[in-house]
Amino acid sequence: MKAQSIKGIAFDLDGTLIDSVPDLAAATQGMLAELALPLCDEEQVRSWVGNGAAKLVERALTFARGEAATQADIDAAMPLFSKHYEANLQQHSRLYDGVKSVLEQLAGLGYQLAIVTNKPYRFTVPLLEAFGIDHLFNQVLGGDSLEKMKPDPLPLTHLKQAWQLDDEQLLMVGDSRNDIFAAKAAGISSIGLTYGYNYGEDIGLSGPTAVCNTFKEVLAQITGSQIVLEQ
Ligand SMILES: O=C(O)COP(=O)(O)O
Ligand SMILES: [Mg+2]
Repeated sequence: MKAQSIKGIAFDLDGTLIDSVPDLAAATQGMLAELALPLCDEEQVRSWVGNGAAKLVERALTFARGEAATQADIDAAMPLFSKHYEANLQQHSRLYDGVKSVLEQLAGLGYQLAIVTNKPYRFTVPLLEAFGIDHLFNQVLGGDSLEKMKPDPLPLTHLKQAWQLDDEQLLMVGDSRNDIFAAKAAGISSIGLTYGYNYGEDIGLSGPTAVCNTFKEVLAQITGSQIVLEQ
């Protein structure tokens, strides 16, 4: 990764900036309870997050029913999940250590920052606002903002175009193989974080450009000590 050339950084949300599983699990349980289905636990939800809310709902229904959820099941359950999640987006969720200060420092250094999440847009913006970090991002792309979500490269190629950046000028930072595969397919570098949700898999196996164990290490990776931003 050529730290000197980076001008824009795309951040994943769930498992990268925010530990959101406790509220996602509560909403999933609320949905299952209303459907009079067996409840799941938080650990299961942790392994189901990563491909957007509809996929989470599908995985929960498949578990609870003991057979593959149909599209009709998913369509019926989605409004229940959304109702519960929207009512409690940040009851138990928290920013990971160092997130706010590192983002503020990166923004202060002149990097363009974006959110590229698979979480639906309507949940994403209120969550960023609730944690007081919404103003730090020039772009927010939810899982339903474009035709395809990560691991498809579309959100990242869209960003490159919107910001007029070359491949080596955009970096993806995320906790999931979806983030790393999207970055690779978009031809850009990536940092994989070890503390988030990755289906119980080691993020290093997806082949990120660099691996960090804490969010503060991301700042060091990007800025180094001698890096001066090109104007
Ligand atoms: O909503 C999800 O499934 C995951 O969202 P993320 O892309 O921010 O990790
Ligand atoms: Mg994530």
